[in-house]
Amino acid sequence: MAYERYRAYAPASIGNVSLGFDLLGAALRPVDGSPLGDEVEVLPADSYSLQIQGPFAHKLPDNPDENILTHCYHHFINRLAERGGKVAPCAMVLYKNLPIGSGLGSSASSVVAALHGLNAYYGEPFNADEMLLMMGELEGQISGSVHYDNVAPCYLGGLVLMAGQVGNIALSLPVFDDWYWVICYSGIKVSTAEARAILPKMITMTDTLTFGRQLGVFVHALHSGNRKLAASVMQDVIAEPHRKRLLPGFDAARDYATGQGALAFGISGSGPTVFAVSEQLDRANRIRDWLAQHYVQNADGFSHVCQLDLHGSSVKKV
Ligand SMILES: Nc1ncnc2c1ncn2[C@@H]1O[C@H](COP(=O)(O)OP(=O)(O)OP(=O)(O)O)[C@@H](O)[C@H]1O
Ligand SMILES: N[C@@H](CCO)C(=O)O
Repeated sequence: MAYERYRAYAPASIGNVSLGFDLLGAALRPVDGSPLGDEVEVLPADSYSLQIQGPFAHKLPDNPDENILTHCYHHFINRLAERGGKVAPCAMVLYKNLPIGSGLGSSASSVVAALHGLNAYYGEPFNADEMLLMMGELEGQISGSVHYDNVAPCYLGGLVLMAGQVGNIALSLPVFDDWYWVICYSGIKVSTAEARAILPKMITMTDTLTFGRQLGVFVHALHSGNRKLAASVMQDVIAEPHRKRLLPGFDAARDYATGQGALAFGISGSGPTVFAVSEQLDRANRIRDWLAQHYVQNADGFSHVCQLDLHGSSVKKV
């Protein structure tokens, strides 16, 4: 079989979306058309190698064996070999466009782009469900526990609820296509594993009931097209109260966004990125500009007005 070169793109994502800890995730697409996600090229080679380029390449470990892409490669090749036959090696190039430890699903984006690219390169041996299972497993190796709220929206696109059932891991939810999602990465690093370690092991009865009620009401509101009801339950009673102390300027940012009429405001994944939802583009732009000026801490930070990326990851022959 003659192998050809493929390039895959996997978008940034918001894990949790405030109200759905580990269960809800959304894929992002900046409205100005700029890409916001990692890219991976898979190409013919006599032996495996990994090259890393892009604005955040220097933030990754120098040793390719410590890069999640190398784990993706070996995992994929082993799974393929289990299906019989000899598997020819390939090389990969990672364009690391997303900051590490940002709350934008950076490792998930690398994992999804790598596995999507490998699957195309080897002739689509795995179906979408098998791919998603692999993506969750690989992402879990890095963040300390298997959670799909970044890999699933990144791969499938849109707003996704984790169903946790074999053959039905993730459910795509209806979305409001006139919502703008402002995101701002402050530029500091928050390790997902550490941000998970500070959470309490037990949740109170009151918070458990609030969590269940909010998630149920939110899904109902999406299906019935009730924007106001959906926005009214976008609050995080599980992680935000404990994590916000890791995020300098969080309360001021929330106050500003709320003052601008934001429908919701919260931490993207485990932070430090925050997000605000607005129905008006001019207000979304104002929130973006304010966050860029006041929430960003260093030269690595940025802010974008996004909509949901309904397509998810993609791959093409190059
Ligand atoms: N390709 C990769 N992309 C991102 N992180 C990687 C990659 N390969 C290895 N790593 C390592 O994995 C760890 C990722 O940590 P963490 O899960 O906190 O970040 P993240 O996935 O960027 O977080 P977030 O989901 O909040 O954006 C870091 O220690 C990083 O060096
Ligand atoms: N649900 C995960 C997302 C990490 O990006 C968490 O909040 O720990």
